[in-house]
Amino acid sequence: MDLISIHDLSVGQRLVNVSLNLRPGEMLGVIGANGAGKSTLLHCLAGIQAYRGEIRLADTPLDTIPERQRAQQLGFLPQSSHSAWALSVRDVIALGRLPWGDTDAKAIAQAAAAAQIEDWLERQVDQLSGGQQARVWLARVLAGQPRVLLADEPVASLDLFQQQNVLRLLRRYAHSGRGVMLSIHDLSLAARYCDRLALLHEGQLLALGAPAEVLTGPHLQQAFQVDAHIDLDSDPPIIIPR
Ligand SMILES: Nc1ncnc2c1ncn2[C@@H]1O[C@H](COP(=O)(O)OP(=O)(O)OP(=O)(O)O)[C@@H](O)[C@H]1O
Repeated sequence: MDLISIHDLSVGQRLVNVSLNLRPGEMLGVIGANGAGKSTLLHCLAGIQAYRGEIRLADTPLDTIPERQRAQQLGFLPQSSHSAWALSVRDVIALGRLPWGDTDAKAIAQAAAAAQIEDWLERQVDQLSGGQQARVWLARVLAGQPRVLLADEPVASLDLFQQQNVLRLLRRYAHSGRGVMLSIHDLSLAARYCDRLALLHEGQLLALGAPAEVLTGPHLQQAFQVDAHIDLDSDPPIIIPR
């Protein structure tokens, strides 16, 4: 059974009749041009955007699941997160336990280790760099140990080394029997780390499938208006505009 199944999802003209699924153990990349609808899709799943159509978590309609239970099952990492308070890194990670109503020290320690931020636990989050903070907010979501992790451009502010670390971490998380759905602009990284890709274009699903099925010249031409050099057989895969 799919972890998430989406049927005819619409949000005005921002998303139009989108149907797709997330399988257990899968890392699904959502790609598309600026304004294509990637964040809107993730916001619907995260419960912060009203929609028409149906979203099911396993076999239960999402809008019938009590909020707290939904927060236990679906963890959401927004595109950018800020703290208005001078919280410690440990406090921010502990926020990930709110849906469970505990401060499970083991879950917090595991999340900090996975995001490689154990050394900063007592530091103030607002005194970290943007990319460092991004990993703290990722650890917050990991601490909740959700069945489905939703991440909106989780590597956008990261350096090359951390992009790889975070994508490997998310893939391990997905492959442990949970699921990850993330939006991502770097198509080479998407091809390398995602099991399947969903390509959105002007709010519609243009293609869904393995990277080789989705990252074709005609699809990229239509979605991004670029003629791309695509070599998915090279290691790592190469996708660059000509
Ligand atoms: N709160 C909102 N109210 C109305 N329209 C919105 C709102 N947020 C976004 N939009 C519009 O919805 C469309 C899809 O936006 P969305 O943020 O989902 O795109 P995206 O694919 O995530 O883009 P990007 O790659 O730039 O982050 C855009 O045309 C945008 O202008």
